[in-house]
Amino acid sequence: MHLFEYKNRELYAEDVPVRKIVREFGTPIYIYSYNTLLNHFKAYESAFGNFPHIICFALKANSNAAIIKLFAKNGGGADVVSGGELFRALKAGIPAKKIVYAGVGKTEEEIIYALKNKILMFNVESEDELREIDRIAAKTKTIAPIALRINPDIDPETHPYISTGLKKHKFGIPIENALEYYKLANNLKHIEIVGIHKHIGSQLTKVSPFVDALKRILILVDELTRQGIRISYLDIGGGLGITYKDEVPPNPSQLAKNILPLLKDRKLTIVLEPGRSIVGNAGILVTKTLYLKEGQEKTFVIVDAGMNDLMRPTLYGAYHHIQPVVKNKRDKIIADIVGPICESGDFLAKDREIQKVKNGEYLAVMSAGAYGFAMSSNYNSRPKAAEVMVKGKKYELIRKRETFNDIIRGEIIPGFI
Ligand SMILES: Cc1ncc(COP(=O)(O)O)c(C=O)c1O
Ligand SMILES: N[C@@H](CCCC[NH3+])C(=O)O
Repeated sequence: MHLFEYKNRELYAEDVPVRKIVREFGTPIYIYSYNTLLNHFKAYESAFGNFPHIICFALKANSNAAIIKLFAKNGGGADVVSGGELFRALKAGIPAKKIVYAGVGKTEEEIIYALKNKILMFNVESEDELREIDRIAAKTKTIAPIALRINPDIDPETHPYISTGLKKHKFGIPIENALEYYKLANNLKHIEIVGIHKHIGSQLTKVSPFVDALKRILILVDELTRQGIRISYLDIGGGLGITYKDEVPPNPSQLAKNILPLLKDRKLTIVLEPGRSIVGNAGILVTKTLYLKEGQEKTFVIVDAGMNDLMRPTLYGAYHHIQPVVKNKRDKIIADIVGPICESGDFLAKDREIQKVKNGEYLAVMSAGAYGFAMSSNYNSRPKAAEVMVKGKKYELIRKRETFNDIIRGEIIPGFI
């Protein structure tokens, strides 16, 4: 599943001891395994095999240029949700014809940018946006290829903050209105309908919500065909979960086995937008123990990575395994593993049983490759972490650690101060 394993009690990233990397580049640091990334990407490619498909990696999960480049080189596309992500995808060499663009708040500048670059399709999230894209396409004398993002009202059975496909969510067009909006799109002069899109949530651990949502979408596709509206691209979004603790999510091949039979005899290209399932377990965050503190009610292990480096525990109450970089035979303790930030919410784990650590020893926060660095910030004026990629015995920095000067770059003191 991933290539972060112990050899003689020492944690390795592929063939490199993690300690060697942290001694060279310091902590906190994100470390990614090239072969894990590639294996996960290829698992999708082989699962969908001969069925026409495009694997559009969701850049929001991890947008480091080296990671995008790796997928670009292996035939990947991109799912983007901003002009910045589109810029990154194009710069990494992802062909525009393999880029899909979702998000409820695309701006005029972003729409023009995507039109100019001739992306595969806009995944449109509202009637207002549809009319706006038509207007901008007319203004720029282009035709905008679109899919409507349909909200199928299926419960993905995941954390409420990361589920998107229910009526109460801001995403997509209610399935009840879909036909009406497709007809509208069909009548707009600068819109070309090419696809249909859905994405119901993230960290899904069952295959049934994917199947149920797809069945609903296919009923709509059939109705559209009857009405003379042809769909070429069926974008089923991302959302496959990973093992953080003890979840057993389906893998891409189980997903494919369950959904491809539903698509038999249909002339469709399937688009997938996986993020987490490709990068999540391919990255770890390594942090150094700074202090041990016996509170009145709890023991705290204070480390040099905080909620600004990895937001998931505090934002979602998310669980990440935390392991010693070098295993020892000391007793176990129960502690909160906390960062240096001035917030009580700054924790990586609460009431966690871990092997007793000493100051200066390293801990690895596992499954941190998705929505880890991508959601990091400079809160408390903390420079963002460095990132390294390991391939076999080789490793290279793929992002320099920020400096204090990087943090203040762009700030301006007005003349009147
Ligand atoms: C439209 C869309 N596509 C793809 C993804 C990627 O999801 P995941 O990382 O769960 O595969 C997301 C995030 O949930 C999304 O909003
Ligand atoms: N940021 C979330 C996933 C969000 C998915 C975005 N559509 C997480 O860390 O789990």
